[in-house]
Amino acid sequence: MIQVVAGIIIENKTVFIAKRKKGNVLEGYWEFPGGKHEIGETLEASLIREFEEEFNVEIEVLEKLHDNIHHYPQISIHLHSFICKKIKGEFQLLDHDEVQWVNIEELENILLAPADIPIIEALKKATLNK
Ligand SMILES: Nc1nc2c([nH]c(=O)n2[C@@H]2O[C@H](COP(=O)(O)OP(=O)(O)OP(=O)(O)O)[C@@H](O)[C@H]2O)c(=O)[nH]1
Repeated sequence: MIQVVAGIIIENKTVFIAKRKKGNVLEGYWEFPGGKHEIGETLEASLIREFEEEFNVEIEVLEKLHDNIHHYPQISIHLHSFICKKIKGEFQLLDHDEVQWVNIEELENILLAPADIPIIEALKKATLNK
């Protein structure tokens, strides 16, 4: 089982998602950016590092949103998602094919990585009264 972190950034009621690059596992699927947790790092530090590596932005990790385990045919992942905020820089496309901001209600019409599906419900609940 690998530990994976994913960051949810919400601005103007839309959420930031990125399309996995051709040649990567789950090519063409959209994801909440992040990556593998590395030993010796906190989950939050992994997420901050991934956003810097993949988009050249600095984020602040605000709160845990959800965590779930998903079994892919080749690998099982424990996915930890966090609500984050961009605090510095403009998103640069360094490791994805595309990015977009989508309304939370529209997320279910997007081809998201299968492990990310439970995050949609958690996100809807978390933002219901905001
Ligand atoms: N970053 C990210 N990975 C996800 C999500 N959902 C999901 O199933 N994954 C899976 O989690 C695993 C790790 O993600 P990754 O490939 O982005 O990790 P990484 O940036 O550290 O990869 P690297 O080994 O190429 O440096 C992959 O198998 C990926 O398919 C998601 O929302 N965000």
